[in-house]
Amino acid sequence: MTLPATELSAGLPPCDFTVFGGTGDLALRKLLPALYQRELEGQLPAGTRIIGVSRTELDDDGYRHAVREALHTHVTADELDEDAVRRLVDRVRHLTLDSRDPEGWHLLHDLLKDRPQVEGGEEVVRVFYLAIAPALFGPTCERLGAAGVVEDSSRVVMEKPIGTDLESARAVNDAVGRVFCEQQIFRIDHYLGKESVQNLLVTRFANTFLEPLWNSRWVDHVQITVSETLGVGDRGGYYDTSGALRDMVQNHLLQLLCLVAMEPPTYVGRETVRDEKLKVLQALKPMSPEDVDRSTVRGRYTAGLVDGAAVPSYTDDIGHPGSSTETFVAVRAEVQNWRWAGVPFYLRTGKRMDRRMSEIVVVFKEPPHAMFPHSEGVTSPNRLHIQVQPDEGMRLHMTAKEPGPGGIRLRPVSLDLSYATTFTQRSPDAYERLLMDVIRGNPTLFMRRDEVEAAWTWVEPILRRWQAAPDRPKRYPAGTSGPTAAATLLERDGRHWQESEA
Ligand SMILES: NC(=O)C1=CN([C@@H]2O[C@H](COP(=O)(O)OP(=O)(O)OC[C@H]3O[C@@H](n4cnc5c(N)ncnc54)[C@H](OP(=O)(O)O)[C@@H]3O)[C@@H](O)[C@H]2O)C=CC1
Ligand SMILES: O=C1O[C@H](COP(=O)(O)O)[C@@H](O)[C@H](O)[C@H]1O
Repeated sequence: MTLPATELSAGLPPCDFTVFGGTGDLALRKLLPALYQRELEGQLPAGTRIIGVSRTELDDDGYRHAVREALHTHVTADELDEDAVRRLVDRVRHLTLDSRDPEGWHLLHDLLKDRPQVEGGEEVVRVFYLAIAPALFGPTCERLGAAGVVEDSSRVVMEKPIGTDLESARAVNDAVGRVFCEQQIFRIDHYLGKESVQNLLVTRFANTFLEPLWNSRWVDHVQITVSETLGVGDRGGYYDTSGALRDMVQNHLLQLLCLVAMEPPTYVGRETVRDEKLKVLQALKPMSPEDVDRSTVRGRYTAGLVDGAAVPSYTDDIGHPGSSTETFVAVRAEVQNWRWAGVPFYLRTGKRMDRRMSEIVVVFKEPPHAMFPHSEGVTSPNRLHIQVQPDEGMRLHMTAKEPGPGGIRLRPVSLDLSYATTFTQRSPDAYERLLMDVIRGNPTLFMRRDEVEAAWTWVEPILRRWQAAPDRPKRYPAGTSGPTAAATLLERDGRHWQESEA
């Protein structure tokens, strides 16, 4: 059977997309809906197949049924097109296989080998997506290698967490690296796939007005907040061994920090951006135990009200009263280089907070000279708010004169860019962009091994100190902006968190 190529997917190779953990939450809630959206827009290359792998005894029809259900649950009604659902479901297969079991891999070998020919006889790229527990990454890759299914053009995609500290991250990277070379490995940080995060690079480097100001001469400090209203959901088992530092700071928040702080690469290419991000991670000031005590806050939510609904405490949520895991972190970081010397980067993230909001705020210095000493009204330093989610956009806060015939009355005003009102296109989910990049073979928005390990190198002294220090996480009621100690962290420096209007 020969399959026709569609116009939008022209130039892209057909893929065999094997999803280990194909019946799991990530696959059914995120990956398949993302592939569906690309199907809807005709971007999935002709001949592409999606092979879900799990231990569950399921035939192709059973899995197709599960995928169809997942699409009806996770795709909004106005984006659900039954024709596109059918086209995607037709691509789907299921294979019952245990990653730990050396038996049965010939079934995957045969499935990948015996496939319909694609028009033009193009090579089919094999993508192996590891949507399974990290402990299975190494064994799965080993079995893939032994089964002889890894070709030079094959790719492997790994989800975070990659390790729980530097040593275990190295072990995972070594195990995967024994079968795939670094160019074949795509480590997902889904924050890098968010539209607003990619736009950060464009804002900084496709405009000229910011760059002269983007340094310690004009920037007072930077704040990066990722606050969630959600708790740990069904992932309590994983989360309780992880905590907010490993779950969010080691990856998403440090990646955001890198994009704010990095130098302009010569061009945006597969290694150039990652080279610059690595330099930022390597320039992060290492923390001594005293620095950890002074510059970090860890918190944990107690029972409270989120979006008007009563929610239990973290320990009740996970049913583990003795837990010492943190659900909130605030950190004062410093980037020790020419551009950022002396500029604090304050990071905070937490679960069950007062609102869902991810934002970067660049706070500029006060004007060097007060020109309007007798003016009335309020002034505040210029600030650039980059709203990552929800309501993606940017807001530049400045000071203006309020119209009037009298004296000069100053007032804070803002220049606003809202994605929703400026662009007609929908913002794709991060996974849509990242999965297409895997198919295109473009690793720019994926984490390289050295980045992951440099991030762990910076995080590890914090983990070690927290493990050694006797004090438990500070309490904060669910539905608030975190423990008061997080506010104190900035107040000590004469600053405060910039809370955007909800
Ligand atoms: N869910 C999310 O939003 C996110 C998840 N992640 C990461 O993605 C990975 C998967 O998470 P999630 O989908 O939530 O987990 P789930 O527990 O929902 O799913 C796990 C999947 O792996 C399969 N599986 C388990 N053991 C084996 C095995 N030995 N051999 C083959 N398949 C196996 C399960 O099927 P079966 O039991 O039938 O074998 C199931 O399909 C984890 O590493 C997680 O940390 C990362 C970011 C977000
Ligand atoms: O990686 C993770 O991210 C989510 C938050 O992602 P977002 O895109 O909804 O902001 C977080 O809930 C989860 O704990 C973490 O593992």
